[in-house]
Amino acid sequence: MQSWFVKRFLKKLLLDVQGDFGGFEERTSLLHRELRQHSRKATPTSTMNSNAHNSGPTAHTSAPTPANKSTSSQLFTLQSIPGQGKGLVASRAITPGTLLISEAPLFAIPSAASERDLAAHLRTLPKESQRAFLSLHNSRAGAGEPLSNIVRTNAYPLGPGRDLGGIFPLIARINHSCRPNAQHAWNGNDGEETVYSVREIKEGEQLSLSYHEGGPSSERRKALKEFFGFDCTCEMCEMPKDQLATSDERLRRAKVLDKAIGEAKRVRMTPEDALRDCRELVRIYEEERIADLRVPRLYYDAFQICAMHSDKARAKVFAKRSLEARLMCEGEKSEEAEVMAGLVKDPANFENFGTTKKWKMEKVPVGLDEVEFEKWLWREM
Ligand SMILES: C[S@@+](CC[C@H](N)C(=O)[O-])C[C@H]1O[C@@H](n2cnc3c(N)ncnc32)[C@H](O)[C@@H]1O
Repeated sequence: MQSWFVKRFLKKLLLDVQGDFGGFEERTSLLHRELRQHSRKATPTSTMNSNAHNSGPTAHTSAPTPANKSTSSQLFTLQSIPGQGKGLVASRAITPGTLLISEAPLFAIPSAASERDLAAHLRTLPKESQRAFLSLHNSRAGAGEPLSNIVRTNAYPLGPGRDLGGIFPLIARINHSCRPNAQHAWNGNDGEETVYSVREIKEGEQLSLSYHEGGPSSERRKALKEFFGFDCTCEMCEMPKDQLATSDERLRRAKVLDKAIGEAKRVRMTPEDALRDCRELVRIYEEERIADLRVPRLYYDAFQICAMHSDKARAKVFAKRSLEARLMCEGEKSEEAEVMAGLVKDPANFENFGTTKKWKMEKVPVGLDEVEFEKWLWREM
């Protein structure tokens, strides 16, 4: 999203604390990087993607479709949202894991493209596409470089860590929430950006994505203002003071836990501490109703902790939970989900499986009720 340009900037600032592309796409955890090593590289499917790296903005070769054909248009409508410009609003109740939008980019563009590059490129597009682009919101209107600023306001990266952004006219209408009900992802196989619901969405509720991940409200609001140019008025930031204070406290703790879980040495030496932190973080996510990509990543961390110490039984359960959460966020075609499915099949496929034999266990115990099972799973009994 607009985060694309901003993320490049954030990357410089936050490399040491946020992983390799900054912000939402990447997780701090050393552990997470290991999954990324597992996943095969995204394969660009259009000449747009492969060309654009070398020769500036390049048009998508297929006809640009501002309102994409694979979009379930009955699910939402474009409406005015007080204080937020336009936004997409659910026209009926939507269940979690529903594909809301799958949209090809109007065009793709490397982040280094200049205002001149953009102008030249825009002239090559059909009038309809030019209009679609120029009608998008500019968060820095009047500050010069209008085309670049429209891109900055609306572009999404074409995959994590990629220095190439896409303009998706419909997805660009989705506003930010600090507690988003949808998740976007680049589907490199189809050359489309997808948006899936990650929670129950009520009729009349706005669809939302997160432009910036996590942290207590003061940090979130500061970053959104600084890098995205707006004062966040999402339902979370607008909560009554006492509720916001409780939420802030949890999210502060979540940051501490997330960092601790990512410490590889600790995972090797005292895995029981790392697993306990995962458990606490799962609870915080549940309390905070966080259901986006943070959830599959967290279960993947729990998977790795168990796999590293030869606990195939628990590793399998965590791999399954990670896979289910990933599928809800990104759908069946997710490359990360494909990798995860392989680990569900056999956790020993994980490259660090069996680093120690400390927790060696093959079989999930049978006959436990739900509470007992959770206790077993998190090694609380
Ligand atoms: C990509 S656009 C989203 C669609 C936009 N509202 C429109 O009218 O096209 C991003 C802009 O929407 C507005 N916006 C998005 N989320 C917001 C939020 N949580 N609070 C306030 N404004 C928001 C800001 O003006 C931001 O620069």
